[in-house]
Amino acid sequence: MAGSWLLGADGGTPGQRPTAVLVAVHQDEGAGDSGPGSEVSLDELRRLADTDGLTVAEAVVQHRPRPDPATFIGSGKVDELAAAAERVHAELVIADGELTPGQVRNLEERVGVRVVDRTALILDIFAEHARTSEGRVQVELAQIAYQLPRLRGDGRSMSRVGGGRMAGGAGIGVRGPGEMRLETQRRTLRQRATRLRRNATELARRRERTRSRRARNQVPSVAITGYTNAGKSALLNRLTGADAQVQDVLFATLDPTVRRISTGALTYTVTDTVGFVRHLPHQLVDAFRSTLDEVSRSDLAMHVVDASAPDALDQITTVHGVLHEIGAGLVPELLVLNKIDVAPPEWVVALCRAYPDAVPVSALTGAGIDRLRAELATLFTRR
Ligand SMILES: Nc1nc2c(ncn2[C@@H]2O[C@H](COP(=O)(O)OP(=O)(O)OP(=O)(O)O)[C@@H](O)[C@H]2O)c(=O)[nH]1
Ligand SMILES: [Mg+2]
Repeated sequence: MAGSWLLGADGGTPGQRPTAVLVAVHQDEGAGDSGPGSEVSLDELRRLADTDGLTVAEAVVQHRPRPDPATFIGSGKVDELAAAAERVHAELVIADGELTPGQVRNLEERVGVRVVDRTALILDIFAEHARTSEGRVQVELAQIAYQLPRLRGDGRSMSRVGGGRMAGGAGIGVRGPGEMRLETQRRTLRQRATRLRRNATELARRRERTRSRRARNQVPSVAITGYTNAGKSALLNRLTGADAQVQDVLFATLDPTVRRISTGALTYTVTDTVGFVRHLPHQLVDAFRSTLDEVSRSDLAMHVVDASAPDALDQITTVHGVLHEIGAGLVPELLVLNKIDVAPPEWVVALCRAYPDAVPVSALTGAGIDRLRAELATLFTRR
């Protein structure tokens, strides 16, 4: 079920895509800016909402130096948001940014529908896409980390969790006056997190054993990394004939898929990994650390870039930022410019100028793949 964590057990009409209104504060109108509160970021929020099975009916944008501490957007603009939400019968408002618990409460009071932020949306998509036990455990840990400081004691925040995918069903049946209930909710969630963490450690250890077996066999490893939807899984499939899931949605892949490539005397493994995005919630980075370790411990990071994305350069910067954050900043990198079959040629030229060692390819048509294979072979035989 799409968006179940966001809408809760009671929310949404079955079989219908819930309608959402986006709200953003644009802090500067500088051209080409793609930071928080920009047009690029808002477009991406639209795609995230779409990936999560929501229909975006409208977006309310306010230009102001910084978000309002109480209501995110200014008071007059809140009325406009409420009117928009009513007009399109929205079930959800999604803010492009991270909201404080107070901002959520105030906005919900005045707009009259559930209000969530970008982080909650990304967590929801991850929950929907997690396939393996390890992925599920990691997502739930991230959800708990997000929920804990946002509990309200009125059971609302919990009912969303209880009705959604969090297997613990923590808030169900919790009764009592606010404060006490809040304390009970906190304790239940913390206990659940402890159990999950133990579980995650065990699952990571299991994966570690497989990895060290590979390492003992002296097989070099390539980790495919890059922005979400860049074509990482498509490239893995093209290179190895694997059947990793390729989808035009964000965060289709959450769990590492490992494949082996043998060309002549050379054998190496290629691992497909979770994609990155602007403002990747830190709760997710923490929870997915062991998965992301696949990148930091590989011999080569093959960084796939969607050359047809207008903000490709910013996406590269975002990916470098996350790689640095997870301790993979020093892993040798091979930049691969993907989707050259649809990218305007002058964009590919500009990217090649910025990154002269990059290899242009199309995972779809197979263009440039032979050169990529040769490049990988050279890199590994030189070692
Ligand atoms: N035109 C074109 N489309 C491509 C190419 N490579 C991938 N795609 C499309 O881009 C979309 C995303 O591809 P994926 O391989 O799922 O991307 P990913 O990087 O694994 O994405 P996540 O796992 O969601 O982070 C799909 O619709 C693919 O068909 C390419 O070379 N050319
Ligand atoms: Mg993928």
